[in-house]
Amino acid sequence: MVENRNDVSSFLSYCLQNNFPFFAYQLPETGRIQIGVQTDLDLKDYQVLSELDAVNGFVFSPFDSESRHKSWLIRSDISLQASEIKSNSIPLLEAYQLKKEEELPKEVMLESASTLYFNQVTEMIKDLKNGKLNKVILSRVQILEGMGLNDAVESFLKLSEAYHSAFVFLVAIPNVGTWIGASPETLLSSKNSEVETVALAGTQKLSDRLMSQVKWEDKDVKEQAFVSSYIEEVLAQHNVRDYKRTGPVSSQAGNVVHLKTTYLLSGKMSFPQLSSLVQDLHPTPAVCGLPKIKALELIREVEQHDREYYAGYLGPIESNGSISLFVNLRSMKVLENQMALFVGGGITADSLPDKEWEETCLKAQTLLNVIRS
Ligand SMILES: C=C(O[C@@H]1C=C(C(=O)O)C=C[C@H]1O)C(=O)O
Repeated sequence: MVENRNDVSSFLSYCLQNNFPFFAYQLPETGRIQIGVQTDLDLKDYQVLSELDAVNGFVFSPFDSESRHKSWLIRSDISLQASEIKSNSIPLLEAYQLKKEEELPKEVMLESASTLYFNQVTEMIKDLKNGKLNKVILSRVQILEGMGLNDAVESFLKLSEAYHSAFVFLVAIPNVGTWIGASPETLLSSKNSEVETVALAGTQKLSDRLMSQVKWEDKDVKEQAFVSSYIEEVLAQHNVRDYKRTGPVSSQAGNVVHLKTTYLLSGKMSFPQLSSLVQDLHPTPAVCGLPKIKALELIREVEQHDREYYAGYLGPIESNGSISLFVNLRSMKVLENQMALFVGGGITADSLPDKEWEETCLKAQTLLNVIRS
């Protein structure tokens, strides 16, 4: 990064230590970190995105809208680019003294044991073979001990330096959580008159091959096609018929490759239209499954951890109606003395438990390789 890396790091650490709700993110292919800080603790929660028309801020929404976790908006009362931060930027924040909430007991999370994961995959494959559903995503939690809140900013900066094609983020909401990640998956983004969404699924290690040498097995092709057909169905329900579809093509995300179809929708869409698309797209079969309700029920029944905001969506929204929302993937929740990394993968009737496990390890490596470097 830039010459002012230390100043950016101090500024973000100050926000974190002083209980500010804030966000920092780098949109794909921009190489630019944008920061927004809310200067009070009066956070707004929402049920549907359309409630947030004409505001500037950042939304943070859970995987399961029926869970106890709410969807939040962080206002950007102070908005700046990382490149603008100087050694004297902290006084901007010193004017606001946010009340420290009374100390809650320190949260601790448990790692998903590998034996548990193997039992769960096997159970899910049985249901898939019985034809109860076509695809479901099983996730697990990996705990990094010896890392915690003091490492959050440095980990975020390293991810922003390593991954230019991802959506790299650090989000902190007091009493809700602090998350960092590098997501390869757009949920819905709209700028000027271009609206984009993607169908992303299928995973393999890139190793030392060129992207053009990557070949896909039937199982991955099918798995990704479930996501594409779901997106096309949702677009049709919204009467969106005028779009350009590209792919599926191989798309790199760190040390792994996915299959990706991109949908470019022509014509400007209003914020309420975009909101209702988001409402219906999320969660896609890339992180939930197909049919959606059956998959959601199976995930609720089988997974023993709470996904919270993993596989939810997040990103900036602007008062001019622009949104850039991504799926909360390749991410972790940062606790005082732990980081909890969430990883999952699509399971179909053809899945082999060992390969699925390996896939989650590969996905975890995309973060671990960078933050442990
Ligand atoms: C569920 C995750 O990733 C999703 C699942 C994929 C798969 O099943 O192959 C690939 C990309 C993502 O859409 C994750 O990273 O945790």
